[in-house]
Amino acid sequence: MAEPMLELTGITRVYNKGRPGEVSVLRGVDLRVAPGELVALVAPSGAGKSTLLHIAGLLDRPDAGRVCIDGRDTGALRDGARTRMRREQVGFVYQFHHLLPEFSALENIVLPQLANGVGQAEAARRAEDLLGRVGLSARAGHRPAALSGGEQQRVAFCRALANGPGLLLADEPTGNLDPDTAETVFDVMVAMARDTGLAGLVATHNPDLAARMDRVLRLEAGQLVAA
Ligand SMILES: Nc1ncnc2c1ncn2[C@@H]1O[C@H](COP(=O)(O)OP(=O)(O)OP(=O)(O)O)[C@@H](O)[C@H]1O
Repeated sequence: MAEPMLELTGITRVYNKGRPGEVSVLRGVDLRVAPGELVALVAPSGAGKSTLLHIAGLLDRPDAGRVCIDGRDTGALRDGARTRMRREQVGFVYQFHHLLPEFSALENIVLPQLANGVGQAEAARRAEDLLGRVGLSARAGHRPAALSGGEQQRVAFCRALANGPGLLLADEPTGNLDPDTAETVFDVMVAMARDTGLAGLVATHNPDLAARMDRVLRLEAGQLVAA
């Protein structure tokens, strides 16, 4: 396998450790995702998908184990470097789009780039390019409330890809959409990921959509097994 974009080794996570309600959610998760590889993550509700995605995306820390992104061991990074790595290398998409309601589709894709030091003109060019690739050029000036659910999620993908990350993490990205729209949005996501050589870890309850990924893994009793 090529040098993995994401490598998790022996990840464990316990909530409420040593207190009442202690729950051991991840019990030694190992995973390697290569650049350009898309992995589906399936699991029943409460199995720990969000916990795993948050740890992989540097939003949470494991109790034990190692998270490497693009060959770098993130455990050794100070907070500032960790935040920078997350902003530059990780794109997140959630079940609900979390777009900023008072900004247009275009502005929602521009803002994370400005936060990363990209100039306004360059950020707008990139946002327009991304919107074109998901078929939403004509909607660039619309606020989220004026977009359909599927359009909102396509904008959310563009925002996730705005800073050219190497890793896409998606938590039920089409879970809130009707089946036909979910399929269309999923196809757009897969095409964009393939285009850009992204590594992707995508949690989904939908077996048909999971089957479009290169591999399907199941989170079971705190460990990943082939589905
Ligand atoms: N901050 C927390 N404190 C205590 N327990 C937590 C915390 N976050 C999550 N849990 C528990 O850990 C388990 C895994 O939660 P997680 O959100 O990762 O599951 P999930 O597979 O993403 O579920 P869903 O599909 O319902 O979102 C659940 O039993 C949950 O109640």
